[in-house]
Amino acid sequence: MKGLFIINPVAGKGRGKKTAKHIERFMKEKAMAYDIRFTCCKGDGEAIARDAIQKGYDKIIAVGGDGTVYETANGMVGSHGILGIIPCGTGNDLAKSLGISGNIEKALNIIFEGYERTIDCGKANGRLFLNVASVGLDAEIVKETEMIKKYIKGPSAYVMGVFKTLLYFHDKEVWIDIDGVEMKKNIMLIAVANGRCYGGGMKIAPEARIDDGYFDICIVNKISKGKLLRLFPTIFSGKHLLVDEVELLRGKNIKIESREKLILNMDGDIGGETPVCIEMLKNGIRVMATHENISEDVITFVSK
Ligand SMILES: Nc1ncnc2c1ncn2[C@@H]1O[C@H](COP(=O)(O)OP(=O)(O)OP(=O)(O)O)[C@@H](O)[C@H]1O
Repeated sequence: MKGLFIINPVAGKGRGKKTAKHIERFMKEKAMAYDIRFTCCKGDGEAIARDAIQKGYDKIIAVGGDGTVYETANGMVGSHGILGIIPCGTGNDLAKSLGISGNIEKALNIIFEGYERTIDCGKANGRLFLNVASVGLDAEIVKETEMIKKYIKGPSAYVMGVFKTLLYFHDKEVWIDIDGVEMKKNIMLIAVANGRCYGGGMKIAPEARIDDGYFDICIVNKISKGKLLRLFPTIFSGKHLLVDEVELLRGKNIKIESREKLILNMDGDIGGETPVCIEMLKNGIRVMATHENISEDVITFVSK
């Protein structure tokens, strides 16, 4: 068994870089042989993970936020490697669904203890996502924020992205097919959720389970901007589901088509545009996770 930590030094406003020392100390104490590599730019996590698999590493630990996990997982496609996560980004929404603590020591202990579980993932436009794929308002916010980040760093880029998008955004006409059932809708957003939350703790699909073989699909139908603004904070508690214009459906294979090209957000990254087919990959990836609070049937012990 050979492990590699892929550290995004800029994740969590530099928390990733600081975590490296912590990892080195922990691994030394436990006498575990692991290598470390730092990402240099966007997309590097995927390239490093792919290279690591070719070099025979079978435990690949993404150290960063959801973006780093997304890239690392995509670099591991087609391998039997196990994904580990040390959350040190700003949001870490996938880690929350997996019960992986934001406390670095506790997260490192999960790697050390070596419990493994398989979780589902989604596939769209030839790429994997582990947490949430979406079209509509939030995908537009991801795009705007990426543009603004070229000029402004930090959380203010996201805030500006939200406000700029809200100014011009209007409902989108889409055709959705969920497991063969077709619907035409005017939507503000469609979030296809494997995990429960995204965007730094927004519980878009509070009942979603990462290992049940289904996506929870949250659709926010056409709504006035005033009502949308009032809806936004309720997503943090999951109470948005009580609003009339919000629907929650479940399914495995989702097709979204639209006349206007809509951007696809995949775990906070732009993953192409509509038309898109989103496919459930049951037990699609092996991850190192806590053995607490998960049912015994999904746990297998992996020797260290
Ligand atoms: N050295 C680097 N310099 C600049 N960007 C990088 C570097 N390494 C990786 N990235 C990019 O940084 C982006 C953000 O990373 P990540 O999502 O892990 O952290 P975060 O944004 O702090 O956390 P979260 O997504 O959980 O809120 C990713 O899109 C990744 O491609």
